[in-house]
Order: sequence, then structure tokens, then C-alpha cells
Amino acid sequence: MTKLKFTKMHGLGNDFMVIDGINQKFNPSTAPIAAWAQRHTGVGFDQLLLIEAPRQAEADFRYRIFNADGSEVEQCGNGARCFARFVYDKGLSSKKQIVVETAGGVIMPRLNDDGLVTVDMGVPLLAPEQIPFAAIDEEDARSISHQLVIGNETVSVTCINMGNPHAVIVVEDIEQAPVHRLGAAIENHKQFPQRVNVGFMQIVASRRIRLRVFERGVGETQACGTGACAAVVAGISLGLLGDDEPVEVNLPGGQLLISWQQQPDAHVWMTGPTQSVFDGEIDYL
Ligand SMILES: N[C@@H](CCC[C@H](N)C(=O)O)C(=O)O
Repeated sequence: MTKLKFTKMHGLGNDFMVIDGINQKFNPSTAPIAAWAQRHTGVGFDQLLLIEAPRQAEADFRYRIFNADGSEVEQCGNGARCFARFVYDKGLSSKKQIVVETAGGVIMPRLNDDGLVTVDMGVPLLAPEQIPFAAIDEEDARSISHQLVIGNETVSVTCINMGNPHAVIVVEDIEQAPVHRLGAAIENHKQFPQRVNVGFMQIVASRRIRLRVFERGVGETQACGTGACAAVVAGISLGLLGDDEPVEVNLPGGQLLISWQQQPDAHVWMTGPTQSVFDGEIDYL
């Protein structure tokens, strides 16, 4: 039995177990991660974030992400900010802007002088095959919104890939949104072959939304960074939000600022806080 060092961090209450996999040996596997994620018997977290050496010469680090159910996923926005804070604070890098390789593409987090972190989250993808989403026919494939049948209900979803898959639903009142009633059914809907994160968005003004996200492999979280990016891209694409100024995204855990201009190849930018909670050690075989 060896001891594995970790740091507990969060971004707006979306919480993480962060592991330096460069200076200690850690081979991630589902069972220990799912056990450590448990809130009563483990460390308790939404995602485990693993820092590794990059595979591509142009990147500073490789960033791997595991959901609370132990599944490895492609991207995590709140985690990206915590990742950048961790590698700087722990002396793994002296750079305030880093290039990070993920399974969902290259992202570039930057530590700002005001303590916030801004991340270039890359280009959002909207085509069904890029989500991935199985459209029912060609007309459905061309549409920005898709009618999803769940039991005897039909829900209109806009699908965005931010490195990871998101389905965004516009609701009138965020407090009454069917996050728990429909979240898991949409996450596991047969038209999403890799499952999906489900965002419920209330438009408050042309540059302000409220958002709750039922995350794939976790359930509802306090905040979801990629979910915030996806919601803003969906809102702008649907003509419900403007793209001339950053959009304030108000999540249960706090606020993110998201910018995207509706042009081919435009990147999404996310700005928000990070917080370290404690350092710990855990037994590891
Ligand atoms: N909390 C995250 C997203 C984490 C991954 C997601 N649950 C998935 O399965 O894709 C964020 O801040 O983006």
C-alpha cells in the first residue's frame, strides 16, 4: 500500500480531487475512482483531475478527467481553471498561460492578475455527428433544435460539443426546471450514443442566463464550465442571446463569464474563479 497525494479543489462548487501524475505513479481505474468520489465514505468529488506529461511537443501538460462514476471523459471547464491554478501553485509550471492537451482538444488556460482564470475552450461543434447525436432524418440533422421523445413527453434540445457532449433545453423558470425528472433519461437517451450532459437554461436578458446542469456520470452539480459554454453557444445560435459582449452565466454555485462570436472557427472563452480546499493523502494499492 502506498500513499497518493492529492488536492481537493473546486470551481463554483463543482469539486475535484486533483492528482499530480507526473511526480507520483497513478494508473487510473474505475473502481477506486468511484469509491473515492463517494461523499460519505470517500474524498467526495464530481470529477478526478489527473495531471500527466504531454504527448504532443507543443503542449505543457496532458489533462485527464474522470467523472464520479469512474468514466473517463474528454473535457471539464471548471476543472481546467483548477488545473492551471494547481500546476502554478505547486510549482509544476512557472507560466501563467499554459497549453493543455485533453481528449476533447487543446485548451489554453491563463491566470489573470485579479485571481480569476480565463480559458480558451476551443471551437464549439454543432453538427449531429460531432456531438454525437443520432438525428432521425436529414431535416432533423440540419436543424439547430431537435425534438427528443422521452416517454410521453417531447423536449426541444440544442446539441453542442465543447470537447464533451451537451444538450441544452430552454426553460421559463429555472427553479421549476425538470432537472431530476428528465436529467437521467436525457443523459441516457438512445439518440446520444456516448450519453450527454444536460443543461437547463433560463434566458434572463440578452447577456444573462441562469443555468442548471445534470452532468453525465455525476448528476446535478453546482456548476459546469463546459455546460456554461454550451448554453451560451446554444442561446446565441437560437437568437436568444447577443454575441457582442460576454454573457453572465448564473449557476447554483456562482457566476461564469462566457464569450463567443457567432462566426466559423470562433473560440469560446470562459472566465471564473478557482479554490483550493485542502491537501490530503489516500491509501493506494
Ligand atoms: N464539470 C465539468 C464537466 C465534467 C465532465 C462531464 N460530466 C462529462 O461527462 O462530459 C465542467 O465544468 O465542464
